[in-house]
Amino acid sequence: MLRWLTAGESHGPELVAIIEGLPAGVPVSLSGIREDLARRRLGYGRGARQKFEEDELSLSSGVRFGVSMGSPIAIRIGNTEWPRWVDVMSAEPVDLATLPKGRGAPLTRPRPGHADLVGMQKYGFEEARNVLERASARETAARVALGAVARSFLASLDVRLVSHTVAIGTVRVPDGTPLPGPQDVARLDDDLVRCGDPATSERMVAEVDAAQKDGDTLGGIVEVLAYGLPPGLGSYAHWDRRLDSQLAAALMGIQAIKAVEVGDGFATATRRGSRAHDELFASEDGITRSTDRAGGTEGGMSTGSVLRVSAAMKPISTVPHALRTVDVATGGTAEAHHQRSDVCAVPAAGVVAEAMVALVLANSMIEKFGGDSIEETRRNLLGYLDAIPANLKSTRYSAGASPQHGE
Ligand SMILES: Cc1cc2nc3c(=O)[nH]c(=O)nc-3n(C[C@H](O)[C@H](O)[C@H](O)COP(=O)(O)O)c2cc1C
Ligand SMILES: C=C(O[C@@H]1CC(C(=O)O)=C[C@@H](OP(=O)(O)O)[C@H]1O)C(=O)O
Repeated sequence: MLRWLTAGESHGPELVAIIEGLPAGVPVSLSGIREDLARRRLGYGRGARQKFEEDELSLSSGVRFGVSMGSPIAIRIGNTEWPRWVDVMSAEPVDLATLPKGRGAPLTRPRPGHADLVGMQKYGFEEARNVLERASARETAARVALGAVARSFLASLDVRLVSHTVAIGTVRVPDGTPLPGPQDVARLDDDLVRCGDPATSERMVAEVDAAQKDGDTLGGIVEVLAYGLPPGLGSYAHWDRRLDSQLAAALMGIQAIKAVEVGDGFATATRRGSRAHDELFASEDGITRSTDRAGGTEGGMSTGSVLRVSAAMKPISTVPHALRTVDVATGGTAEAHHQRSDVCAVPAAGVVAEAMVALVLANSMIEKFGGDSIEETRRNLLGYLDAIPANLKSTRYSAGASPQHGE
């Protein structure tokens, strides 16, 4: 079993992430993790903080000479903003009267769409600082660092992940657009909004510009694909062992994600059965599916086809054209706190979603194939694939094969 945890506040000294249960021999490098952290910071529409904040990265355990040792891996990401927050976020008691006026002022005007008000009610805080520090999506940097480790493990087993932006606001990639494959990752990362279709990307950028001009914010949809999975990850035997339920929970666990689809998801519900499923055919390479409507899972298990999941993000909650709220210090109507924020963080959310999918898939691989070293895990995987009787074998999508959406 792969276990992982993150800790850290948005304006605290650092984020900390630990992952336990990874076999020995998996390549893990600071530069690899750093690259993923940089991908998360990018994306048209992100706010000022991403421009000046650097992710100060260190690996403090579990890795030697560029490979995992089988022991827990601990990653630290320093917040370069920390020097400005030393007093406001001090772990030691401070004299509140000495805190700086702006950053140190009590946040008594909870922001709609954020955890602020309910967090204050639930934990008994009189202002929102303690809530927003941990509810902030700054924490997703730690998840992306862990996801980079999980992705390297998956790559050692020939599984490759791709994430991309499918929609920003009302601008959406047209139906029938081919799915991006692993060969498209660099091109997607180079695109301003991580969208594979240049014409749609341009319209998305214009949509962000228009929202910013109006003092407004946007959400959208991201999709994650996994190529090279074996059939049989997850299980139909119990609800919490289903791969699709684990993926849904992992994606819903990202700040601001409000819906998850597996394969054609909601569209499937509108189709007749004859147009909703993926028919099976015999081919020279084994049993193959005519379409990929199900998104690579049947009965809560991976089918061996391309895994395809998407997540819908709500618009950024801190709207510059401030939303109405109540000042809990006075009981009067007020405008919600707003200092700075992203206009749209959908491209970054795609990178976070990819990390969460990587962590779920890595856990499923370890559950099924075990292994204390990556060689042992790989041997077990190949042995399992080899042992599937010839009449049951199905094609396994390799990196490079790139099917289209279902219909
Ligand atoms: C990558 C990423 C960046 C985000 N940046 C911001 C931001 O700058 N400002 C903001 O108000 N919300 C931002 N959010 C969203 C908030 O964290 C989120 O709306 C809030 O936690 C409440 O959402 P929830 O109800 O789903 O938890 C971001 C989310 C993600 C995934
Ligand atoms: C710091 C990050 O995102 C932050 C997520 C966030 C929120 O409310 O979720 C609000 C903003 O924080 P601040 O108010 O300090 O500018 C974003 O910058 C990050 O992604 O690294």
